[in-house]
Amino acid sequence: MRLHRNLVLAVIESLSQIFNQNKQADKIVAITLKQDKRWGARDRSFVAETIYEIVRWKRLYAKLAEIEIAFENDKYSTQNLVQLFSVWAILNEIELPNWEEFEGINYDKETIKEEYNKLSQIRKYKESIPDWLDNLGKQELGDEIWTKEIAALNNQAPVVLRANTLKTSVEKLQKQLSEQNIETEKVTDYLEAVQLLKRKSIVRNALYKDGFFEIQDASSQLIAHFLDLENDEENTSKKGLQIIDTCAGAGGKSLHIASLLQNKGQITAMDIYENKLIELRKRANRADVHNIKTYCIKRKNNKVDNSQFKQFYNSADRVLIDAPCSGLGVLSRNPDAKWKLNLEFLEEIKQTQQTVLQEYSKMTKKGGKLVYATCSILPSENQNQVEIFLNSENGKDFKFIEDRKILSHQTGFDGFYMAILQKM
Ligand SMILES: C[S@@+](CC[C@H](N)C(=O)[O-])C[C@H]1O[C@@H](n2cnc3c(N)ncnc32)[C@H](O)[C@@H]1O
Repeated sequence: MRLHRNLVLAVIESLSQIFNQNKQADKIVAITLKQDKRWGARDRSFVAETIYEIVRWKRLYAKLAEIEIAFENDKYSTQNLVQLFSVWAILNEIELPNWEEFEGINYDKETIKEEYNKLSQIRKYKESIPDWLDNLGKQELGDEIWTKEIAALNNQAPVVLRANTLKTSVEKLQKQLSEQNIETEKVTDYLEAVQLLKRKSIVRNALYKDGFFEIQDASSQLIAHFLDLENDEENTSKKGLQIIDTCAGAGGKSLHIASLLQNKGQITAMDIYENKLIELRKRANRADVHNIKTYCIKRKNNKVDNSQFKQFYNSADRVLIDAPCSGLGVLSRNPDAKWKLNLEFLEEIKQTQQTVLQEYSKMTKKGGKLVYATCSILPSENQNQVEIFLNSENGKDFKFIEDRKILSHQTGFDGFYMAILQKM
């Protein structure tokens, strides 16, 4: 592979913003890709994938580049970033260029490869994770499962689409994509999922812009089905099912629920951020979804005022709490989270998880069902939260029905958790 200077410099500049200015990798990648209109698909994919690879393997590459001090201080000079890039290139059998930026870089390829093999015996280096995360994963999941899971979470995530059954079917979507030479396969046991055979950015595709599909990991597509929308007497009532998606964000799950309900019933999509709900409404428009109304949760000094929720108490046949979480189950698509997360944040988010469970469960009506979900693999964010809730005053009216712990090394998709409870 021949390296192009403007692409490599774009990668290095992006890494500086992600590492030194604490910017989110996906946002920086999106901005960088807009930088030069002349870049073709291959250039764009080189830039995006190289950035993500170096983010993913930051600790390992820093060790191999002998710049651990930069890793410890979390500060990278341009020279350090060129060094990380050089290690990436050597491990990918790519010749280092003789541009001025690479002057003085004289790593011995064989030494780097030997060192790489040695470090592959030590999990925190092999999987390129901070010490605290390695300890936590081991403590929560046990050594054996953690070893397999973190390895799976370091794989590149497959691109999975969800066919919008309000506008198309899985088979029709596959045909429509195939006409554009985009080959796909169905995903067994995931009813609306279509997986691309070859990774490709698809956000600029007309079928996407016209709402024929959403980009949604297969595990995430399990949640709407888990709400048990079909098997219920309420379906026969005139109003249809009343659903509250309490942490709706930009609406991944709400949109899926709407399509399963074929636009019947009513979904109230809530979030604390209006900008996410604006995005949700745009996506709903594209998808021909008409049964979602949004509700922006009011806050004062960053605190949610619970009195606003009284109007929703005991009103919903289904309440979904797709709770804010560490996101450790989606590390394959967001490797940057390894470096941005910390134990303090994790403690805070666990408190929020219990708070939203305590408060939003009150919206479930008698006989109705509550689903608590996260894209985390940690029991402390998942089943332990449900257990704490069930043992609390607000939880005593609920009966546990079942839960599912989705691990990436078992499915090849994101790590997820979902539990369904019924209000008695
Ligand atoms: C896991 S994300 C939701 C993803 C979304 N359901 C989807 O399918 O695309 C969690 C969401 O909870 C929101 N959130 C955080 N704190 C909240 C709170 N106290 N009440 C409601 N939503 C909250 C966040 O803004 C974020 O959008």
